[in-house]
Amino acid sequence: MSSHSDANDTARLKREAATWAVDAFFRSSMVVGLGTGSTAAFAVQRLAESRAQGRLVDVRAVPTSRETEALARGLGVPLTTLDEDPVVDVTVDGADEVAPDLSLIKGGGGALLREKIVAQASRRLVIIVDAGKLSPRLGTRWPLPVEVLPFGWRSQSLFLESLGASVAVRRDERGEPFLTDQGNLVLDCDFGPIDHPEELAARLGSRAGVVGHGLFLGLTTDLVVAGSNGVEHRTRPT
Ligand SMILES: O=C[C@H](O)[C@H](O)[C@H](O)COP(=O)(O)O
Repeated sequence: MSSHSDANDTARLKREAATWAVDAFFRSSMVVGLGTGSTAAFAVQRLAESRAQGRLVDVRAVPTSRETEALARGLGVPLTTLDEDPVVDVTVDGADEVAPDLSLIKGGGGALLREKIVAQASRRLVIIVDAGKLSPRLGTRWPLPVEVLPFGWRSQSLFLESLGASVAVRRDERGEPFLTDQGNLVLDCDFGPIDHPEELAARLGSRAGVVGHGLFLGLTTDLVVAGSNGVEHRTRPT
């Protein structure tokens, strides 16, 4: 009973953060980025409502996954691509874990690579979360997703273990290896609290076969957190 009402509370907070962010940051004629996951889905819904009510016109959206593309298309949101619109005005996306400096772990839904490509193409990255995602240090609450090519994946697993991680191959609901939109595997890497995320990101970034990872460092410009005391907006500490 209580876990059901906890889930309802969390969903309500996700919706509040998403609604607040779309109303505060999306403007008519913008190219916007649409994140992936249950929180970002509320932002897609708010964007669709705002268009239907005439508050936002001439907005084009870059989705960060096939899932978000299908949702946005179904709600009649006009879509574009980074090929047509290589600069995105504002992206709104969720996260799995948020540190005090607004660095993130993302990729719980497997969309980390496209999400990071769109985030890096964005003038502004607005992260929307419920307060349960806040963390004193990345890796405290969530393993780090690492996307790897299927070719040679076991050698990547050994490499990640050599960096100190316990590694699990992500599986789908049928128990089969989960495949990303690019057809790659996700290795969920439990490093425990990560002391030096920049160093880890550099090691991962220089390894052939590692296609992406869920450390989003220095990308967030705005954080919108919904908690029991309402919605709070923070900007990146300078
Ligand atoms: O790959 C998925 C994304 O990084 C999501 O934004 C993240 O997992 C948060 O998802 P949710 O809003 O469902 O908690």
